[in-house]
Amino acid sequence: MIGLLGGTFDPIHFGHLRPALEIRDALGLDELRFLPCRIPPHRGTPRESAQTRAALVAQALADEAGFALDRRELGREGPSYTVDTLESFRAELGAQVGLCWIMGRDAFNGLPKWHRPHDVLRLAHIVVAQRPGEEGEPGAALAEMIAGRVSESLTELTQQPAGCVAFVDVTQLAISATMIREALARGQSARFLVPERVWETIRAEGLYGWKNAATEAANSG
Ligand SMILES: Nc1ncnc2c1ncn2[C@@H]1O[C@H](COP(=O)(O)OP(=O)(O)OP(=O)(O)O)[C@@H](O)[C@H]1O
Ligand SMILES: O=C(O)c1ccc[n+]([C@@H]2O[C@H](COP(=O)([O-])O)[C@@H](O)[C@H]2O)c1
Repeated sequence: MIGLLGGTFDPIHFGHLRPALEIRDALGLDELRFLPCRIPPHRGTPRESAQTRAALVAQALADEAGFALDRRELGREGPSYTVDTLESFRAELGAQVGLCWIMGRDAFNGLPKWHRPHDVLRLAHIVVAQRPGEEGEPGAALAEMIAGRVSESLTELTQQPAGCVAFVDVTQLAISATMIREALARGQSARFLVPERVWETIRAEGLYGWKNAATEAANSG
């Protein structure tokens, strides 16, 4: 079974990586692909380019066996719809390989508004990671969409290639890319929120406005 974690990753952080590792182990995934989107469908333009965000993802994954960067969304025109990505995996792997689309609870809550959400569920399982501040029951549209699909045990997911919804308990990390971008823009460190190599690149290249903000902070102190 293959896990797929799509995201804007602007930038990638430990709130992506640690839950992903725990989900990989809980599901016994053969591989977990990280898919940076080129154009996120439901939000504004990312701060950094798709190529830069993908390079940071590659640096974050470098040492973890079974984690891989998948660049397929980077070369596609238009919004990076997940259904298109899943169709491309099915064309490549066939109908029988288990696919798990992983998302945090916040992203899951928005699923009914996605492009062709029923086809997303037809093409893959949905695996939901808890996220701090995102508790509560699913809204009516989401509850209807997942009715009869929620798996009590993760082994159920291995018995079919797609169509189940599973909730996985993961270490809850109250980290978001938004808080990291805001900290960097103020000239504050992102160390220990992102992998060391990612932090080094952000500093070296002055990404997210870090260099200017840090210089200003130093000059005004
Ligand atoms: N701390 C976290 N815990 C669990 N899931 C997370 C966490 N951060 C992000 N995710 C999930 O990872 C996927 C990609 O998230 P994304 O790249 O948008 O990061 P983000 O931190 O939510 O970004 P932003 O703050 O810019 O919205 C989404 O499914 C999201 O729910
Ligand atoms: O397909 C859609 O309609 C759709 C709508 C919103 C988000 N997504 C995908 O969900 C993932 C997380 O999105 P985001 O905006 O939380 O980074 C990312 O891979 C997006 O392409 C997909």
